[in-house]
Amino acid sequence: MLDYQRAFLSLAIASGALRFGDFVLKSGRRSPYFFNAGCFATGERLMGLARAYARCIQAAGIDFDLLYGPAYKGIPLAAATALMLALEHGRDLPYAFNRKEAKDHGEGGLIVGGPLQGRVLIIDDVITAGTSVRESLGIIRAAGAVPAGVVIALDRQERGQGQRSAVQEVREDLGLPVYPVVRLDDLIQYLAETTLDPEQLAALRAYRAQYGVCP
Ligand SMILES: O=P(O)(O)OC[C@H]1O[C@H](OP(=O)(O)OP(=O)(O)O)[C@H](O)[C@@H]1O
Ligand SMILES: O=C(O)c1cc(=O)[nH]c(=O)[nH]1
Repeated sequence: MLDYQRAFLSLAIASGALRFGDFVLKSGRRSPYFFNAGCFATGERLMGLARAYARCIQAAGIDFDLLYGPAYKGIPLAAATALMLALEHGRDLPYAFNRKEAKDHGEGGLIVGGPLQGRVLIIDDVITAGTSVRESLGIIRAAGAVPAGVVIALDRQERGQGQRSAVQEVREDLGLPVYPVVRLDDLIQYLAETTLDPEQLAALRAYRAQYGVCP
């Protein structure tokens, strides 16, 4: 695991974005952990989160022309990541986001920010069923731009309806690379190195064994 991934996990736990206990997911599964990106809700936390996204982008060597954040949670992510790429990596790139409802007055339209053109990197918090990614692809392609990939904070590495995860489906069926800042495997490794709670770790391993996919 890389330093920025450890820093992200430490921040996610400290800010309550990663919690451990008993949670019911959208799928109905009971999970021993839950990730809520809405908890990065202060300037410092957002800065830490944006730093993790920017480092993930740099580490993966992704070539792109514009960051795109799907409404709503993707909006601050795209803005903060653009800021961090300029601040810490000398990459001054445009960003854009969509409105959920088109504006019919003033400048009007659906897209705010830089023009949707060239290779577009989608920035979001999580992929659950892949609906948001599919919607973003439609918007990007309709504008004549080319999707370059998706960056997310956490890949839970668990099966969807079939044997594959939603992340694997996006990669294989949509042909789109997905770059997670961390995966469940990283979280398990991090907890194995830092946690004083063996039960918590055992619960995550058992969950991975029951619902997980191969990497
Ligand atoms: O892979 P999916 O099944 O689409 O789920 C993931 C999406 O769901 C959430 O957004 P949501 O559409 O709920 O909107 P929000 O950002 O306004 O919360 C999340 O921020 C992702 O964009
Ligand atoms: O599967 C979900 O519903 C889900 C899991 C998770 O960790 N975070 C989240 O926002 N949704």
